[in-house]
Amino acid sequence: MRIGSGFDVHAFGEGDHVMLGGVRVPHGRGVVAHSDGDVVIHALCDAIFGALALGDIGRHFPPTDARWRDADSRQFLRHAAVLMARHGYTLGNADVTVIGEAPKVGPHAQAMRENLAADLDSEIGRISVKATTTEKLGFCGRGEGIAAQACVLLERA
Ligand SMILES: Nc1ccn([C@@H]2O[C@H](COP(=O)(O)O)[C@@H](O)[C@H]2O)c(=O)n1
Ligand SMILES: C[C@@]1(CO)OP(=O)(O)OP(=O)(O)OC[C@H]1O
Repeated sequence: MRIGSGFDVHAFGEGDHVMLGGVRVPHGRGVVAHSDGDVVIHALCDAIFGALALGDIGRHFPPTDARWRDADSRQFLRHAAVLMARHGYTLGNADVTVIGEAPKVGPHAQAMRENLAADLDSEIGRISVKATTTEKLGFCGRGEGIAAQACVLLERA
């Protein structure tokens, strides 16, 4: 078994939605990012790369590479799934927490879990997406950005 953790933050900027777990969530702001700025998927990718001791998302998809400009982050997750399988592992479970006052994640959590399960070739029951505010404290609390943290357990295939 292998365990991994990931964390990602993006600042809010211009726009009218935020991508979270591959779901387009309406919001009064967008995020500033090279890709689509999906903090759920970026944190989850980093957890998987960490569990495999394969570095981080920036090593696999450099933010200096024009190929990843405005990229759909689900392709990053599918690549992490390929590496996981290639190294002889399957997903035991994943637990993701979105940190921010808004947008509210609850109404979209099921759709996010479905996307993540599909991209990881896993079962929805192995994937958790939840959220918390920071009680208006800090940069998330002031609505300056959004964060996510993820933990994964990988099992031998
Ligand atoms: N972006 C968010 C933040 C929170 N939630 C839901 O609200 C509950 C209460 O949050 P607290 O930080 O006050 O504990 C939380 O447990 C989530 O169910 C959310 O959906 N989206
Ligand atoms: C995802 C990548 C892709 O170029 O860029 P960003 O969308 O800016 O996201 P970040 O979480 O900063 O991770 C770095 C990059 O790998």
